Amino acid sequence: MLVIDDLTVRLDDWTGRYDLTVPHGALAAMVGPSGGGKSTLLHAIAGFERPASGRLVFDGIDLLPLKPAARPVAIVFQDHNLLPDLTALQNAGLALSPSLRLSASDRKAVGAMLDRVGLAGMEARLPSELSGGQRQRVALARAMLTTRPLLLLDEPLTGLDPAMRAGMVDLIDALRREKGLTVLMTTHTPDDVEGRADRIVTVADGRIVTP
Ligand SMILES: Nc1ncnc2c1ncn2[C@@H]1O[C@H](COP(=O)(O)OP(=O)(O)OP(=O)(O)O)[C@@H](O)[C@H]1O
Repeated sequence: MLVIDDLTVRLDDWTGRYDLTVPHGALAAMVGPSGGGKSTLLHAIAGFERPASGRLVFDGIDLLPLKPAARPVAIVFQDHNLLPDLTALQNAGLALSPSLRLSASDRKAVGAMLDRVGLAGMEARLPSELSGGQRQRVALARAMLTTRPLLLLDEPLTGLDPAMRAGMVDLIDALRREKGLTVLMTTHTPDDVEGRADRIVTVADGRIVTP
């Protein structure tokens, strides 16, 4: 279970104060107006924003004292964060070896994950040779290879056409069930997760507005 209890994040003159619980293994989605505070919450959970106060606990572990790398959290950023000079295989492989010294079994694992996200045969392509949806899948593959149990996805559906959005939701849902992940994602298109997400909450003015 992810427990966010009165978690207060200050960015200059903007303040977010969040309360949310997500059961273990659930898929939760945040919707709401641009600038409402969705990404800021994901960044705080991942450890890239330091909250001023409050509680942040995942499966009994207090996350606040932990550095980002020590948290049981994988995050896919809005801009995918792919390195332009690395191939799909290398970008995904960064999850296993930041220095890209991939063993034969590492390469096999990365290749298998790229297959899993529908990128078989595209291992050698650079990000510039992939579509937006394919780049999103490389970033998702990298997050999945870290095998961290809490997966945060910032706008994984943005820039995709309706069929690709449905495919991405299917993929996220399948990986979540297979690996027992707890997933918290943001989206501008709540219809895409309706019926799939266990919980959809609205974030506005730095607050979670539970429907
Ligand atoms: N570094 C910063 N310094 C000051 N204010 C910031 C900073 N980063 C974000 N903000 C403000 O914090 C608020 C929340 O931004 P956030 O990116 O979390 O919103 P969001 O709901 O994810 O928006 P979007 O849907 O457009 O991605 C916004 O009003 C934004 O202007």
